[in-house]
Amino acid sequence: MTDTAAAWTALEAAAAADGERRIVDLFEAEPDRLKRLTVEAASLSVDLSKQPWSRAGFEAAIALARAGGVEARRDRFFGGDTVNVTETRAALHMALRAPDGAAFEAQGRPVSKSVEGVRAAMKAFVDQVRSGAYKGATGQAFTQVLHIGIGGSDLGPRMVWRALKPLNRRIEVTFVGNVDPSDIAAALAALDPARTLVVVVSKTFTTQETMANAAAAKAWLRGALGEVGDGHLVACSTNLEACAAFGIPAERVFGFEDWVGGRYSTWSSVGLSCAIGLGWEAFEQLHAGAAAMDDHFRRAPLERNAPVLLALAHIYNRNGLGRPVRVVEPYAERLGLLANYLQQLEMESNGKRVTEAGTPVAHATSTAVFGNAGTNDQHAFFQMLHQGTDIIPVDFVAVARSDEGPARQHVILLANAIAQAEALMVGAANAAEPHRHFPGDRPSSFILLDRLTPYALGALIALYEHKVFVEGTLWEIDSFDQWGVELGKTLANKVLAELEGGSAGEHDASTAALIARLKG
Ligand SMILES: O=P(O)(O)OC[C@H]1O[C@H](O)[C@H](O)[C@@H](O)[C@@H]1O
Repeated sequence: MTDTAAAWTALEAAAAADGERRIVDLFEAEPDRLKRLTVEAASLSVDLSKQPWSRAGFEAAIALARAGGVEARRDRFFGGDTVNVTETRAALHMALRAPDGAAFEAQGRPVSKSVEGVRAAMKAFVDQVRSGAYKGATGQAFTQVLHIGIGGSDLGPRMVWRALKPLNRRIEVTFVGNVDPSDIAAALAALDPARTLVVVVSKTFTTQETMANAAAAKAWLRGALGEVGDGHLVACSTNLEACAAFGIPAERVFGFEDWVGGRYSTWSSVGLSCAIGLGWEAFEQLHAGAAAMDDHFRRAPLERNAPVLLALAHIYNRNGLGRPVRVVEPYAERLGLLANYLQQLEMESNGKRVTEAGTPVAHATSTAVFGNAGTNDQHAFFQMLHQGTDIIPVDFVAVARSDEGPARQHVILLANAIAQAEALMVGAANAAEPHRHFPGDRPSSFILLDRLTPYALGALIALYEHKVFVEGTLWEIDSFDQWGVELGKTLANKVLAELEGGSAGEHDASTAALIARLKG
């Protein structure tokens, strides 16, 4: 048996033993537990003491991280090696948020200078748009950005915008992702073309939905402003040729490179709309928080390393205790899209069935992730978390201080977050009335931000990005590809041709009947 296989077996054995204990009892047995399992990283506090691991389980998890080569692969990752093997690419989003003067290399090629070049061009553009120096076709300043993109070109910026928009909003940002025409129709109906900058965001600039929405926005601009309306179009992409073919000249294209994965791209020009809406300073602070988390991930010993520990707690539940679902519940309305964002980050990155080498994985991979914002969900699905037949671990995310609205409401919010985590773990026995019995022993992590600043949000996103990397390393999968989305795209094009009058193709009876029924 290899060292890694032995470490997996040891982790499974430790988890099986811990499954027989109650988490709450571990606090008495392990006086150092809270201290040992709480780490501070890049202004965040991460408390993993309500997770099911005993000291022995924790040590088995750390031993797995060591045997699984997390440190060595982390160094290769930061060194710009080909960690995305199926696409023969590096994955180097950390280079995008490093301070000026860094020296990152992707597959041996220096990249930091060109990153700084794009950043400088973005900053100049952002400042001009915000100051009103950069004007629209009718001579009016832009007051609105329409951000068109989907998947990684949508979820990160949309989440960041919702989280930070109360801070420094001068320019409103509207997001359109879905190809459903009702999405763009509703957006356009509320916008004034003379004052709207349209930012088309697509790594490949070939994504069907984004191209359809971009064409609709271009037609809308032309309809209102004539051909000069094209001057309101800006692109963020790796595909300069396709941008030019669409009619966006190079001086209005903000580029990035193929070593930036879509779901890791908010730090690149994909974040342009947020930078325009929030101001450059906020965008820089978002970067600074992520860079601080990068630094922590790179240097902290495994036992005190927040992304490593978050990943190991997840693996302990997923692989040690067979729990395939997890809830991420921010007690912060502004973080209400965090779970949506993490659905792509975690499930597209780690929802894989074969290893990097192409063999079936030896261990179950990504959990399903869901959640919205607390306290709302306490009045919806939390019943199942407390008394359902499955154990569903929770990541609580809370913000210690807020300056918005009635102060007491924020205290109520925090009280609920703390109480839910406590209730899940401690439970409440009631032998006389089984329906009132709370079994407890349901694990959670508790991530605390001091304030919901750009810096803290940057750190939080990078925490999860690196957690995903650690898990992918231990599961031996490529966390940076997404081949699973390809088949559906190919079939959609085939069906589209048929719906638009093409001859009927080969389909199963159900698919054929649907096509026949919906054919115009
Ligand atoms: O940015 P784009 O090239 O338009 O891609 C948008 C999205 O679509 C793809 O199908 C992938 O599943 C995502 O990873 C990607 O973020």
